[in-house]
Amino acid sequence: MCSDPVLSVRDLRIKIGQLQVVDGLSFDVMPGERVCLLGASGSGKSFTAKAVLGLLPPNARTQGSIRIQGQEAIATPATQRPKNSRVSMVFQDSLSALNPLVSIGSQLREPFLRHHGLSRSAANDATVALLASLDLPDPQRLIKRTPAELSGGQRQRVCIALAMACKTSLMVADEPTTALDVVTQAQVLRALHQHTDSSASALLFITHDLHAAAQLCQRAVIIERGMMIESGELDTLITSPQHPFTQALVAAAHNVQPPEVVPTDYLKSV
Ligand SMILES: Nc1ncnc2c1ncn2[C@@H]1O[C@H](COP(=O)(O)OP(=O)(O)OP(=O)(O)O)[C@@H](O)[C@H]1O
Repeated sequence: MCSDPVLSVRDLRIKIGQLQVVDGLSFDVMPGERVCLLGASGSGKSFTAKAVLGLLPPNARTQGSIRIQGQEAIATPATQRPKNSRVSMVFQDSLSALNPLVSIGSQLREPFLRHHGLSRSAANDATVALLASLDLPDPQRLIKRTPAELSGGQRQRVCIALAMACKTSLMVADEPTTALDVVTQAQVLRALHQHTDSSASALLFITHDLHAAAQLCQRAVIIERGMMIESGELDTLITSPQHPFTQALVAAAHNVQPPEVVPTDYLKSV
């Protein structure tokens, strides 16, 4: 059975002043699919993510179409979007994504109370269960802490939990593993994988890291200077890259030893 895309981007163009940062980008993300937007630094990945999220700066001028669950969203900022076209997000900097003064529990209970109408005690149970599902140790104690009292990897998984609690059909994760060490990266990629496997949510993963993309995503859209240069199944792109940029990316990745697979039991213990 063929379903409609959760996200459909058509001929997206974004201009900041005189600079064309995205230049005619088109791609789809299907329900439950994990797609990465892969490109070098400055290729326009973050502006594309911001446009999908409805978080572009006021000086950005856009053209084209961004349909989320079939609804046109390109001109609608995040706060004004209807419930079914909201997108959850995970950013690189987990410290600034969370309120530093409010406990993890209070921040995570919020979507359950506000959006899903749960009682306080049911919201608390849902919060603890969510943190446990992401292999965070001792969630009952964790919810009493503030963000600064957590490690970077724990904090990023809390951000993923927060995005999961919003129960949207699409999550955008913009370089969520870039600032993390290899073990912590593996935990975060596993959490994102788990999220899409256990819910109907699709994922748009923004990265310049082919190893991370290959561990998580089924399909890739490769961009250069705001334009799509190649797209397809990641396995195929890695085994027979067509565009010189993709070939260089794959060659560079072969020269870097991929991180060794970290045993699951060890990941659960940290
Ligand atoms: N506030 C800004 N005003 C004008 N141009 C900007 C601004 N921020 C970024 N740019 C430019 O826009 C282009 C695209 O930036 P963008 O952040 O989308 O790239 P990116 O692919 O996400 O890069 P990175 O991986 O380094 O985050 C770059 O050429 C960048 O220099």
